[in-house]
Amino acid sequence: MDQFVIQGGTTLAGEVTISGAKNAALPILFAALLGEGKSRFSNVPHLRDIGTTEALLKTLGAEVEWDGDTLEINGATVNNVLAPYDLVKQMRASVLALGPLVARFGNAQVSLPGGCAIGARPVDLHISGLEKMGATIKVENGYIHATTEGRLRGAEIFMETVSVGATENLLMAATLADGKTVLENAAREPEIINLAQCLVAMGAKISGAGSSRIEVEGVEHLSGCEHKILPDRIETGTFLVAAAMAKGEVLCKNTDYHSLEPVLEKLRAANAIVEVNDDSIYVDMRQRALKAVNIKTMPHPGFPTDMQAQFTALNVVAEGSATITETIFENRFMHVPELQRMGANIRLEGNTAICGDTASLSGAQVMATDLRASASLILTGIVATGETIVDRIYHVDRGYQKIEDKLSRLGANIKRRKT
Ligand SMILES: CC(=O)N[C@H]1[C@@H](OP(=O)(O)OP(=O)(O)OC[C@H]2O[C@@H](n3ccc(=O)[nH]c3=O)[C@H](O)[C@@H]2O)O[C@H](CO)[C@@H](O)[C@@H]1O
Ligand SMILES: C=C(OP(=O)(O)O)C(=O)O
Repeated sequence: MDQFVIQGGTTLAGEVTISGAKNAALPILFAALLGEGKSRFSNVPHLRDIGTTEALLKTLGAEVEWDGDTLEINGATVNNVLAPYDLVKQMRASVLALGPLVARFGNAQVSLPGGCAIGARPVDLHISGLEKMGATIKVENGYIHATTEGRLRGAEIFMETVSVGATENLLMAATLADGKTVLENAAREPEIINLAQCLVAMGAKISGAGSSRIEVEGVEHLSGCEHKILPDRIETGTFLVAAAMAKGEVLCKNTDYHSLEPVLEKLRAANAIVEVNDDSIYVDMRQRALKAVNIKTMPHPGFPTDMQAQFTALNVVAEGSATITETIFENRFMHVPELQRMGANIRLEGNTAICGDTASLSGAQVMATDLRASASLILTGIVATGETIVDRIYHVDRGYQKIEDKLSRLGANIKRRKT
């Protein structure tokens, strides 16, 4: 298992190129299962989760070919509808195969993804939405078995919780349903808009993506398409926070500030200079006092839960006290005990972390428990004194493309070590 070894106390300065978004690429690669031809996706990040998706698509019969950051997927060769546990357990987003498979083939068997470190993460909304569209669903032996006689039927679906994954699964399924589907209380994330743009390029009829009401007029067939994955707003936010914590200055290139407004607002409140351009964001924290900021996670356009751990780390380094309240996942504070091991003054009360002034941070051996928790430990290691060792960095590799190379180029002293 690989580790990161970080010698702390460096600042960060320079430019970093942001990769394509994991959370847009995953649903979009599964959308290729809907098309009866070849789809070409550009700006695809090189990540462990993308490798897992590639393996799953190949298991389902799709031909998959890389050319740099472009991935070509042939939906015409798909001939299997079973997504096995061995692959699904590695990545929860595998459940996004369910909607496309049942919509196109009338049959899908997808392993239940199970819980993960940040929470139970049920898929009841995915299942009940497909049932409203006429699918018969049985959950047996750890698998979701979905079947339908003929095509799925358009339906009015109200999702009682705002769910990114359920919105994506049902949106994909609705594109091939017979008639009109309305998704109410839909998630409004930029990644949903990017998915809808891809589906429209395949021939789908969709309006309202990015709002809480999405309408889909089903069509009989979808083709392949050409589509670009949008930049990763969470990777961008992670580098901006890293620069602020290290009192440096960093330009994030190939990104989009529109999707990051709630994060940029909090960075400004933390006293950072933030400048935005068409496709870049610059943060400058040199000779400035970093101030702790209150955060409450919410569905988009609120503050993203995927930036919560990084801002917890920022508050540890900042002056003053502030609270971080997590409202999306019930167990997303696994980084807190690890940060405490480095000297962080944080107290947990229910779903709130209370961050006080921290006297000093010293390097320690810490354990990554999930993707964003790992990022917060790396960022803290960069500003702590001495050596930090971050264990179980396979979590980081799920969602950050070569984070150690990108941080090293900015001046961090971080190395990957095989153990
Ligand atoms: C691959 C991907 O895009 N992952 C993102 C996606 O995860 P994911 O799509 O899994 O997250 P959801 O938006 O579905 O989860 C939001 C909340 O809804 C609950 N829920 C969800 C589905 C369901 O059927 N029933 C139910 O109760 C979840 O337990 C959670 O409490 O959105 C999350 C919330 O922004 C992000 O943190 C993840 O990075
Ligand atoms: C929680 C995350 O991802 P996933 O839904 O893939 O676990 C994340 O990207 O922070």
